[in-house]
Amino acid sequence: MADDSQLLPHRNAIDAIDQQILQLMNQRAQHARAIGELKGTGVVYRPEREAQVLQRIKQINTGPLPDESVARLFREIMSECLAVERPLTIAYLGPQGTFTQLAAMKHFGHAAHTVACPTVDESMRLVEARQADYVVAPIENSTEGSVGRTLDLLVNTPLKVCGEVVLRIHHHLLCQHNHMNDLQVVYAHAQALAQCQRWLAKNLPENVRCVAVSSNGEAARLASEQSHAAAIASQAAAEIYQLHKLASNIEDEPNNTTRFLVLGYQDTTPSGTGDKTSLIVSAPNRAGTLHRLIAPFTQAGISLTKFESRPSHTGLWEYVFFIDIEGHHLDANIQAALNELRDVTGFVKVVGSYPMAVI
Ligand SMILES: O=C(O)C(=O)C[C@]1(C(=O)O)C=C[C@@H](O)C=C1
Repeated sequence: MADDSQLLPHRNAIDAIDQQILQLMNQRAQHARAIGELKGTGVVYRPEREAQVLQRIKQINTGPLPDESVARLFREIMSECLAVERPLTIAYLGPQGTFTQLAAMKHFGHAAHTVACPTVDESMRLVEARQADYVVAPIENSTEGSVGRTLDLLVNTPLKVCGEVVLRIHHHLLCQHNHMNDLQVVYAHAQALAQCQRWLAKNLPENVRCVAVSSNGEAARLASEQSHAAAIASQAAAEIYQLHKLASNIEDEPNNTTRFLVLGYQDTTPSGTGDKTSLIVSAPNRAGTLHRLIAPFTQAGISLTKFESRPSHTGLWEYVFFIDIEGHHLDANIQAALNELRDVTGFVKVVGSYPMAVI
């Protein structure tokens, strides 16, 4: 084993490097402050610039630190620099410890202030009422599909999508005790129950009930108050509510991933790093409708990354379509496709163009 005298030269070098990193981070923050003054009362958060910074860092990284790690570090540096300009408030489906809160931290970093809301509706309303700057809302899960309530809320909101977050979801079974004896009920969000259904069917004692609640954070909070209850929730929730892990990674699909949208009163300019545009389209219920909706994109060579229909809530068997395409709505080929689409459909809403998730 190395003795401390062998470590010393490296530790001295690290001390000197840390001093440089510190000075450089503060210099960076001074530039951010100057940028903030130039922006005045305008929008400080610039998702397209953040995507450029993170993508560039990954591209120029020569290691040995992995690209993902350096991107995460710079995510936090930018978060602190942005807070020097003006701290942001992010609304999310709470309480603390939900995957939505984790997604908000992943996207905005730890300098952002997060505000827990009881429902996704309430989190959107907070931003619509300008009581928070942005909202992060779950939109789809790789195992369970779309989050219908979020899609419905997109139809009427004046907010624009300005970012996306992709989060790997690991579910754990959490409880006050380190055994399943006397377990009567498992609380979880309906999506989590669905994502773990095979594991639950195989491993839960027969008399244990599964009860859907408003969020996984709420499930963990309930389990921390009820000694016969367990929750399906995140590692973060286990720590916040001081629960034991009865079983880890109980999601049925090994790649279980959720995509979240970031919304605010903001249009995002093209990033050059790869943008996406989310659209909502309604069309009369006639033969050939689907073909007419898709044809303008196919002809312009635009990729569709999502196509989903939902009841319109305005007439029986009437639908709205949620379409995500690659590219920015200001791109010439997308503008042309949208104009064509407007000729064949009753309603086209551009919910926003935004950089694809970089980290
Ligand atoms: O470039 C800007 O507009 C900045 O405000 C600087 C900065 C950064 O730290 O790099 C900070 C916040 C923005 O969201 C984007 C980038």
